[in-house]
Parts: sequence; structure tokens; C-alpha cells
Amino acid sequence: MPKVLISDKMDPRAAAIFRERGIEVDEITGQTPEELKAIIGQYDGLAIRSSTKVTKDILDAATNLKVIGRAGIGVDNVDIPAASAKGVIVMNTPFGNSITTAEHAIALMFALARQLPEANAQTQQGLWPKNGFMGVEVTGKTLGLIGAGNIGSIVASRALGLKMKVVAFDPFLTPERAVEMGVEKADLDTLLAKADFITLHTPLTDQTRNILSKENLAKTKKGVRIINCARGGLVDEAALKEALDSGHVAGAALDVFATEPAKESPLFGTPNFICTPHLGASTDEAQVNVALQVAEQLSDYLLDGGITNALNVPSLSAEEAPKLKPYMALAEELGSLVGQLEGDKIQGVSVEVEGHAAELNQKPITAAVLAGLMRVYSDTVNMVNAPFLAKERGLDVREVRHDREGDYQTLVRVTVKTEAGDKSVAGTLFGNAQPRLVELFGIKVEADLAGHMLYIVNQDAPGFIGRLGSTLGEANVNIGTFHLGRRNQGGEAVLLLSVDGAVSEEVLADICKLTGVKTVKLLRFA
Ligand SMILES: NC(=O)c1ccc[n+]([C@@H]2O[C@H](COP(=O)([O-])OP(=O)(O)OC[C@H]3O[C@@H](n4cnc5c(N)ncnc54)[C@H](O)[C@@H]3O)[C@@H](O)[C@H]2O)c1
Ligand SMILES: O=C(O)CC[C@@H](O)C(=O)O
Repeated sequence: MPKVLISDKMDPRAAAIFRERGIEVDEITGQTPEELKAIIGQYDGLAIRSSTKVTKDILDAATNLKVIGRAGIGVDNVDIPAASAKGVIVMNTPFGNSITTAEHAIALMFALARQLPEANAQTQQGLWPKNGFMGVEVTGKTLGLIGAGNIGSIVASRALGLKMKVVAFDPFLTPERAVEMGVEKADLDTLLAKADFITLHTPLTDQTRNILSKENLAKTKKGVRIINCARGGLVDEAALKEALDSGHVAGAALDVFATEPAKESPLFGTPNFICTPHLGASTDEAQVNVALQVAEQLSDYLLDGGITNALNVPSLSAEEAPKLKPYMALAEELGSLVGQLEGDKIQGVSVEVEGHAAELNQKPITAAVLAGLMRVYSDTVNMVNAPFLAKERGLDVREVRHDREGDYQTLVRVTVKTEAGDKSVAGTLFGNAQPRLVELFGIKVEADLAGHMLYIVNQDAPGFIGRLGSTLGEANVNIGTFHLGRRNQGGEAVLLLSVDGAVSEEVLADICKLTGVKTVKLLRFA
């Protein structure tokens, strides 16, 4: 039974789902990194929000971990490259808290426009400050939207409902989508010059870090109000403090800070500055959404191999997973075969699919080929880290999908590029389920790739099989299955034999000495 750890505070429905689906679950929150490190090795899955920092150090201790699920959007608390290198899938729940976060941005915009927190505080102090809080309307004002993805587009729709104009800066926003959203697409400088309010909705990347820098803040309209419910680090906090103090920026609301938890900040106490402690996603509705979603996603993967919302591996729906499973087994066997036969000589890999295979999602098939191929180098390779390892080794990976009708109803072909030329193996599924090799380096040969196998290339000649049988028999090596193919009569022949156990170096050397033998190799399949 797979075991999952919930290490951040999460709606109890997440644990209930794991249990209902037959997964053992522990809920242990508030651990130090050392405490987490001590127990993480027991778990197949880890469900987190933003408090748990999944560092390389934690991942190194996570010897059984297969999947991390973030109940939320941002995954900056997970070392994704380290997870990928370990073959651990990282998933998030990209839509469950979008409305809630967009509403928080709108709430902060109104709080700034009418100085609600300070007016509330002074009223409750008995000051009745009727003349101290002259606000501004949002109607007719321009909202500058930096980042027009899930949350940004919801904010835009709400702002349009409030009769605001919306100007959006997002390099990935197409003109068609901008029209559909009812916003004006602009470059950053135009947005900065036009906006009465600016709201940020991008991830924190090298391009977005300090996107509201001192220089860019200086380009904004005097009296602008700024809202950040996305990620700390998008706004230069020191420059914002200066701009608030000088009155150039009339107000700023931050839900997120460059360092969190933000226990101190030069911004604290600044007039017209308001903040919340990363509450963007904190509503009952959003927390139920993300908890349910993360539990279902982790369960799908751990129980059926379904992959949804993964950030480091192609998605694979729970409906696709059972159809793809035998193909992935076939792909892994073909990858393993070429990996064992050609190993270091491989410079590039092409994965072709035809027939029924061409109707499927090819990415997982390719990833499985690479996993089989790269396993020659490491036992810990799986379809998550194999594409990264292949890239690290500089392998050129290509995918080809054929519409043509071939000899087989379904076929996966793996061709590796070597200095000696391209070499190709192909396989099919018997009865839609049973992987079977059908071609090996241009020679038709039918074989199940399983257990210990002997690969022999020899000159086709009478008497060879008898001599080989005797050599193996004398060495007490039992032959399970025997598959033979040849290019033409008297030409090069290929033999694939399954044998009951490993064959010693001495026996391999004896086979090498048999007349006509060109190559002998012991192969190992799962
Ligand atoms: N405060 C919270 O509690 C909270 C809750 C949920 C999400 N978030 C954060 O909100 C942010 C947005 O989330 P989302 O779901 O809308 O993400 P998203 O991926 O749907 O949208 C992000 C948008 O930013 C755009 N973008 C990327 N680089 C850009 C750049 N250099 N300049 C301008 N735009 C750029 C992308 O094209 C994309 O459209 C994320 O950082 C997320 O982590 C915060
Ligand atoms: O879990 C939270 O409270 C914050 C979530 C938010 O930052 C996100 O990126 O989804």
C-alpha cells in the first residue's frame, strides 16, 4: 500500500481521500528540515502547501519518494531540478485557488482606494476621523495588469465589471486573447505610464524579479497604487518604500514578500502601505479545492500511473494511463535493448509510432524509451529523470508519428544514431497487451524481452545451432526460449535466447570461439 505524508496544514478532506482510495496517510505538520529528513524515506508521496521546503537535501533522503503534490500554484518551495534528477514527479493544482487569489487582489485594490485598514484602526481607537480619509473611485480608472494568465485574467474580468479599463503586459498574451479578455495589450513602459492601479500576477523568474524596480517605479504615473498578490521579489521593496515616502506611489498592498515569513520590513508602518501574510489563497473554497485536487492527483499517480498537472513530466490522464501502460513497457524494453547493445556509441534517438500507437500521447512512450536506454547507466533512472539525463548526455531525441498502414496494427520503432550509422529495433503488442520485439537491426525476429537473454550475431551456416546448444548444455545453462532471424540465407543471422540465469564470462568466451560467431552479449531485462 503506498504511503503519503501531508506535511503542511491542509483541509482534512485530503487525508480522507487518500484513505478512501486505499493509501496510508500521515499528517505531520510544522516539522524542521531535520525532522522531515528523518522520516521522508518512508513515503511514496508528499503533499505540501508553501511551508515545507523540499530542498535537494530532503530529496536525497527521500529514497522511496515518487511524487510531490503542491496544493496550490507556486512551486518555488520545491527544488524541481533536484526532484527531476531523482525521478520524482512534481505536480501542482493550477486552478483551485485562482478565483480566491484574484478576489484578494481586488479586495486589496479597494482597501487601497479607500484606505480601509487605517480608517478602521482609527475609528476603533475612538478618533472618528471623518475628514482624514479621502479616497478615489475605481470606476473609469486604468488597471495595469502585469501577467495575464489564470489569475490575471480573472482579475481583468472583475476589473472590467467594475467599469475599469485594463491594460495588460504579458509577453505570452496573444492579440486575439487580449481581445477576448477585453484588455489592451501593451508593453511594460506603456502600462507603467497609463495605470492608476498596477497589479502583479506573474511567477517569480529571472525576467520578472524586480519587474517593479526603482527605475520602473519612476516610470509610473504619480499617485499610482500597487498590488502584489503573486510572489515576493517582483517589487523592489526598498524602492517601493522610497516611492511611498516621496508620495509618488499613493499606496501599496503586498500579500507576498521577498522573504517570508516577513516578520520585519522597512515597509511596516509606512503610511498608505497595507499588507497581508500571504493570504491570497486562504478561503474555505480554495483550500477545499486544492486539497481535494492534490489528493486525487497523487492517488491517481500512485495507484494507476495517471499524471495530471505535472511540471517535470508530460501529463497522462487516468483514462490514458491503462492504454499507454503496455506501450510504455514495450518502449522501455526497446530502449533497454538498444541501450545494452549500443550504449556509449549512441548519439541520438528517434522514436517512431505507427498504427494504434500513433493515436496515443507519444511523450510518455518516448520517456519510457529513454528510461530503458539510460538505465544502462543507472538503476535509479525512470521516465521522469530519463529525458533530463538524455539531455545532459547531449542525446538528440526526436519523435515521429506515422499515419501510414504498416505490417503491424501497432508499432513502436526506436532508431539510434551511432558513428557506424543508424540502428533500429521495433516492437508491437500482441493481443493489445503483450510487448513483442519484431525487428532487430534490420532483421525480422520475434521475441519477448524478459529476464536473462543471450544476443548472438553469427554467419548463417548449418550446424551452428547444434554447436551452440552443446556449449550451453555442457555449461549447464538451460535455454528457455529461442528466437532466430537472418538477413538472407547464408548471411548474417541473429539469435536471441532466453536463459535461466546469468551466463559466466567463460561460457560467453566459449560461444565467441564457435565458428561463424561475430558478436555475443548477455542482456538483462526486467
Ligand atoms: N498570494 C497567493 O497566495 C497566491 C495564490 C495563487 C497563486 N499565486 C501566484 O500568482 C502568480 C500567478 O499565478 P497564475 O495561476 O495566474 O499563473 P499563470 O502561469 O497562469 O500566469 C502567469 C502569467 O505570467 C506571465 N508572465 C511570465 N513571464 C512574464 C513576464 N516576464 N512579464 C509579464 N508576464 C509574464 C505568463 O505568460 C502567464 O500568463 C504565481 O506567481 C503564483 O504563484 C499567489
Ligand atoms: O498555500 C498557500 O497558502 C499559498 C498558495 C499560493 O502561494 C500559490 O502559489 O498557490
